[in-house]
This record gives sequence, structure tokens and C-alpha cells, in this order.
Amino acid sequence: MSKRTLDAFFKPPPKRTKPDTTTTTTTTNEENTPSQSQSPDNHSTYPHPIAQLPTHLEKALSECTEPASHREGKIMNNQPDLDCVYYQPFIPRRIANELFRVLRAELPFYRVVYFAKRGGVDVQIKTPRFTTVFGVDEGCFFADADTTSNLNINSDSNSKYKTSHLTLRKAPTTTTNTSSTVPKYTYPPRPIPSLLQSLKKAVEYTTKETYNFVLVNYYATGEDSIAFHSDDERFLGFEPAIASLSLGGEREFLLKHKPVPSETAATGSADRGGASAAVGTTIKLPLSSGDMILMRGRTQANWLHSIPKRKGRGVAGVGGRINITFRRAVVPAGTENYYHYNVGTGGVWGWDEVRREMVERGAGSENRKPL
Ligand SMILES: O=C(O)CCC(=O)C(=O)O
Ligand SMILES: [Fe+2]
Repeated sequence: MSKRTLDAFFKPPPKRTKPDTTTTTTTTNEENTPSQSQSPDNHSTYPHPIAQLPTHLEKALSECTEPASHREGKIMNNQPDLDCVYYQPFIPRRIANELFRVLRAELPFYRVVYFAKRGGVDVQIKTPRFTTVFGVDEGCFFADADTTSNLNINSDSNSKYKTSHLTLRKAPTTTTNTSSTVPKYTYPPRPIPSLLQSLKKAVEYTTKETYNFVLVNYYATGEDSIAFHSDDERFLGFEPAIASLSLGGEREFLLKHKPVPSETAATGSADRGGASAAVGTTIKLPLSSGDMILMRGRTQANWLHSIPKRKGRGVAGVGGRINITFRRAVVPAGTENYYHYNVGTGGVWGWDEVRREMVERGAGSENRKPL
């Protein structure tokens, strides 16, 4: 797999004579049998082709959308403003570990550096983990370039169409703005590759939500982390639901209530007074491969979460941890934000199976053109 991936960086992709509109999810091939439906996705916004999911993983994930294998998560709402569902696991561990290895080998990752104002001064921030993102806000959708004229569907949730032929279209709008022009995005949005489509469907089925963004973090070692933050971004709308899946090595996930303004706490208001009691409580969840946590309702507005650095053994033994969050952005500001902070303008990184580490493989945005 690594050879194909490395070659794919430097060679043009194989030419396909005819658009292939066969489904990639309902195949009856033997496990890992190479087939036409397993040719990689090669969209112009990808820095390199992204392989399809091996057939047996595709099958395992599609089984997650069958009522018989429906999983009930544990509801966590025993603290003020907390509303989470913890699926332990959501995907069977063996499948989750295989998925981890495939995603680590196939996805393009970035080590984003950006500037932020701290105390009125521009400070350079180096994101302490690898990131990548796919998707577009609900103002647009990706449609098959050859067959869209009479289609009006959001192909984001329909993996029937090969991603390589997808073009960005303005979503039909119910407002007075009937313009069919796609907004001018600083970073061209990337369609969610087939590799992640059946996973997205499984998560949507279980959480009863729909998502248009897939954000991926790769914590290569125990030094990689994410600081306490909340994802209550305005572009996600009111009380967003965010599903967060863990693959690979176990890492501790911390949740703590945001500080409550002291005067509200002092008046002892029934609502905020309860919240002040939660301040200081830190919830620790040992997230293992295949576990998923759905954060919803008032959680993002009131709680912070983090993956702290892990000292000592770290996660080197299992080659790191992948986290995938599924989100729904409602306006272009969400698209701008997610690509700025998860792709940026730096080089592309990928997993080197021989060296067994991440290596920088190519230039970033300025060369982000079709191969
Ligand atoms: O890695 C995790 O579990 C959390 C990731 C996260 O909070 C985020 O990407 O916003
Ligand atoms: Fe987060």
C-alpha cells in the first residue's frame, strides 16, 4: 500500500476513459481483491490520490447501519449543561484498528502553523498534531460533473458517484438569494473521499444527525495534543452535535465546565448556581480504538475538552491515535475556518510504512493543483 501511495505522489494518476459511476459501497468482491471499484479517488483538490476502503472494512462499516447491529451509547448528562453519548465501542476494536492503519496510510495530513493575536500581539502557533479536513458547508454541494444537469441531490451523502468527477455547486436556496454562484473560498473545499463515506454514513445512522464536514487529527506520539477548547463555533449553528471517533492508541479525553461568572454564582441562581458546582470537576474518559463520543445540546457552549500530552510510553507502541470529528457547518465561514486551521498553506505529510513515521512529502497550497 505504501508503494502505491508514494508512487501516487510523483506520477500522474492512471487515466480513466469513462466516468465510473458504480457504487463503491455495495460490492461483493472478495476481501481486498483489487477491482475497478477500488481505483483511488483523485479529485483535483487532493494533493494525491486517496485509496478506496478495502472491501471487508466497507462491509463491516455498512453493517453498522443495519438495525440488528445498532448500538446504544451511554448517556452522560449527570453534570450541569452536559449532554453527551458515549459509545464504548461504536466500531468493533479489530475493525477500528484496521481502519486506523488504512486512514493513517492514505490521508494527506498537515502540520498547520498560523498566527493569532495574544494580548494584542501576533503570535505564531504551531498546531501540536497532524490535521486534515474534507467537506463543504451546506451552502454548496459536490455534484457529478457529467450527470448533474438533471440531478438535484447532495452527493455528499451519496457515494454512488466517483469523487474524481465531482464539482462544487451552489446548493438550491430557499432565501431570496437565488444566485447560483459558488462563494469565493480561500481554500478550495475538498469532497469527502469514498474512503470516509461509509464511516460517515455509519456515524450518521447511529447518532441520528447529518454531517457535511469530516475533520481528522493524528496524534503521532504522546507529545501531540489538543488544548482545552470548545467547538461552539457560530458557523455550526445553535447547540451543534459533534460526533468524535477514536481509532488506534488509547488517549485520555478530558472535559471540564467553563468558568461561571462569579456574580451569577454568588446570586445562587438555580441554573448557573448548579453550573458553578460543576466548575472544578474534570471528567476523564479513556478513549480506546473504536470509541465514539457524541457531544450535543448545551455541551459545547458550557464545557471545554482536551487531549493532554501523554508522558512516558506515549502512544508510540501502537503508532499513534486518529480522531475524526463529524460536524455540520451551515455557512461559508465554517469552510474558511476549517481549511485554514486544518490544511493551511504548509507541506503535505504522510505515513511512511518503511520508516514507520510521518514524512513531509510535498509542497502545500501553492502547488495544490491536479497531479
Ligand atoms: O482528539 C480528540 O478526541 C478531540 C479532538 C477535538 O476536540 C477537536 O478536533 O476539536
Ligand atoms: Fe474539539
